[in-house]
Parts: sequence; structure tokens; C-alpha cells
Amino acid sequence: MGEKIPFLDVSSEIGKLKGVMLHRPGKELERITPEYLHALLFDDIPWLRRMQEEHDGFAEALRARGCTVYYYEKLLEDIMKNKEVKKQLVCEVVENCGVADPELEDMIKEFLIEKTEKEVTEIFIAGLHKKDFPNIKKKRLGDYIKEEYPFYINPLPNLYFTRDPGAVIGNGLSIHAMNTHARERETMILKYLYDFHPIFQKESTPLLYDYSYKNPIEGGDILVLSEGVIAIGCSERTSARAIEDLTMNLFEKNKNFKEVIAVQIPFKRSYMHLDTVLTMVDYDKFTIYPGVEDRLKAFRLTYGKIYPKVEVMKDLKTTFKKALGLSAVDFIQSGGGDEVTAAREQWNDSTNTLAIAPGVVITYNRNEASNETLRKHGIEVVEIEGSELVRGRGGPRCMSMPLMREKI
Ligand SMILES: NC(=O)NCCC[C@H](N)C(=O)O
Repeated sequence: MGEKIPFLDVSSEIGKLKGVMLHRPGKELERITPEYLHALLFDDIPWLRRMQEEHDGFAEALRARGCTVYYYEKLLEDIMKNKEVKKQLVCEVVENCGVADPELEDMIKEFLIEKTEKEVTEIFIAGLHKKDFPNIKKKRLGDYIKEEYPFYINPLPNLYFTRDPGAVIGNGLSIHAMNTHARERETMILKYLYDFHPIFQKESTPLLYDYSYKNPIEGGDILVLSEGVIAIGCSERTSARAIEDLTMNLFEKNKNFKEVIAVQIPFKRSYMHLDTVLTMVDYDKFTIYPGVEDRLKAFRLTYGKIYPKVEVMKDLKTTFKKALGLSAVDFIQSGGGDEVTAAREQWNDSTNTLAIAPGVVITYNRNEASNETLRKHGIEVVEIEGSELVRGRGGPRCMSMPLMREKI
């Protein structure tokens, strides 16, 4: 019998993208109110219909280049066709949403188990509003105290940023411990997809990190530079300890990997992950936000018995050059050489490009100066609309979880 070809395979940032997981924004976005804006990690309230059109445009741009799009919600529905899995997932979700009264908790579980897998999927993502649940009599103190909060189950408006809950690295999967409560369920569900969906081929896919680990790490901080090196941002969202843990697991489970480059970026919301200031666009090219370039610190991590050995590096460019075995690396500054434009466009994710092949990237069309600069450096730029999508503070890279890339 021939050897099974691994479905998950991401050995670079730029190899031709063959399979990607997306989530089309849905009702969950219509549950953001000004009061809960910041807790839900938004700065503004998007217009859903336009956002969906823009997202469909993104998916079309990917398909047009030969990439298969898998939707998170479809995979979730698939696994819940197994009644046991559905029950287990319902219990775990409900037990983690902080309902004070155990009787009420049981009622919510029963309510969900009665629903079809499509309906449960929608509730897991859009949340369960109290008005959508049969009237209950308040009994416990907690029922009164929490009555102002509108949801039994929180909505997940950030789910369309599929980059963050998990990352395929080589043939392994890293399932992240999210930094904020608002995004925890995204990663819990991803673990179920890994456990039960055939495309994740659990038996041949090593788990490199688990959401039950206590140190936070998010996918926007992980860049797969090559078959043997990854870079991980140490950021507002990703802790140094998590970087060490993932590094140790990676060295143990995939012998191709011999080094990890940790990149410290300023701990600030506008730069929340490494990929909001730096992405790889070609074999030897990166786009970078010039406003932070001098403040990025690089550390080289190699194998150590209990934790990785740390080497403090001189600068990021030389570190990348060495790690990739290149004679030169081009850092393309976003914003077209103007400080103000660069800052404005970075806020709108100019540096959050998604490479779909070597030297070909998807970006938002609104970042005109940065796109022009990329073109001047020989990059093919595929533009998409993003006026509503951008309001969640993420670009094409954040909105995609690559599952398979061709080897380069
Ligand atoms: N990789 C990324 O930079 N993702 C963007 C995530 C935006 C989302 N509103 C968040 O704050 O988590």
C-alpha cells in the first residue's frame, strides 16, 4: 500500500497556496454593540452585508489562483454529524461560558443538543442571546447579577481572522492558547476539528501546541520562513514562554527544524502580532512597517535540554539572511517612503500581506502607497476590497489559515 500523502503541509510563507481555511463573517458581527466593542477586540462596527461581499471577493481571488477554500463552519458542521461529538462539544462550550446556575446550564445544553448541526454551528459562532432562549425563572444570585449581560454564549466576531487560533507548521499543527477571553472558543473548536475532521489527519499530524497550555501564543506571530526555520513574534499577544514551549515541541516532533527566530515587537494594540508589521513576500523579500524597524529585536533559539538556547542577534535583516542562506534580503518599507502615510496604512494592514505564490501577494486596495512600493520591488499585487473587513484590525494574512502550500 502506498504511503498516505499528508494533507497539512506548510513549509514556507510563499509556496503556492493550495488549501486554506477561512470563515465568512456572519451574524456574529451584528452582535457587536458600542458597549462591548473593545472587549470583543473591535474599534468600530462593521456593515455585515458589505463585509461579506468583500470576503467573497477574497475567497474568489484565492480560488482564481488555484487554492481550495475550506470554511471553518462547514468543517464544524461535518464533525457534529456524529452525535457523540456534538454532545461533547456542546457540553464543553456551555461549561465554559460561565452560567451561574447548574440547572440553567443543563437547560442550555439540552436546548442545543435538540438543534441541527447547522443551527448549533451558528450559535457557537454567533453566540446565544438571552432573548433567543426560552424565558427562565431567575433563582440564583448570579442570574440577577449577570442579567445585564446580553449573552449566554458570547459571539465570536474575530473568527474571520482564522490565522490566529492555529497554525500549520511543516506537517504539524499548533493550536493556540489565546491571549484574550473573547477568542478562546475559536481555538477550543479548532481542537475538535483536529480530533475529528478527516482533513486534519490526526494520526499523521503532530500536535505542536495545545490550547490547554497556559502561556498565550497567537498565529499572527508565526511565520514559516522555510522548511527548517520559523520566526515567532514576541508581542502583546504572544509570550516568551509560549515561544520556548512551541520551539521545544517543534524540535522534538519535526527533525527538519533546527532553529527558531524570536522577534520582539513593541507591545501595542496597533502592532498586535508580528504579521501586522512584517510579512514575507518573496524568496528574499519582506515588507516591513518602517515605524518599528529600529525597534525589532531578534533572538536565535536552538536546541537546549530543558529550554532552548538563546543567542541575542545583531539585527533582524542579517538574522533572516543567515537563516535563509541568502546573500541579501530586501526589506520593502510600506507607505511609499512617507512616515505619515506609512502609519496610516499600517493601521489598515498594509504590511499584512498574504503570499499566494513566490512574489505574488493579496492586499487591501486601500493601501495605495504600500501596494505601489511592492510593485516597484517586483511583487505582483492582487488587490481586494477591504473597507469593512479592515474594521476588525486585520488584513488578508490574518484572514487565512494556510493548510497546504506547494514546496518551493
Ligand atoms: N494576525 C492578526 O494580526 N490578526 C488580527 C486579529 C484582529 C482581532 N480583532 C484581534 O484583536 O484579535
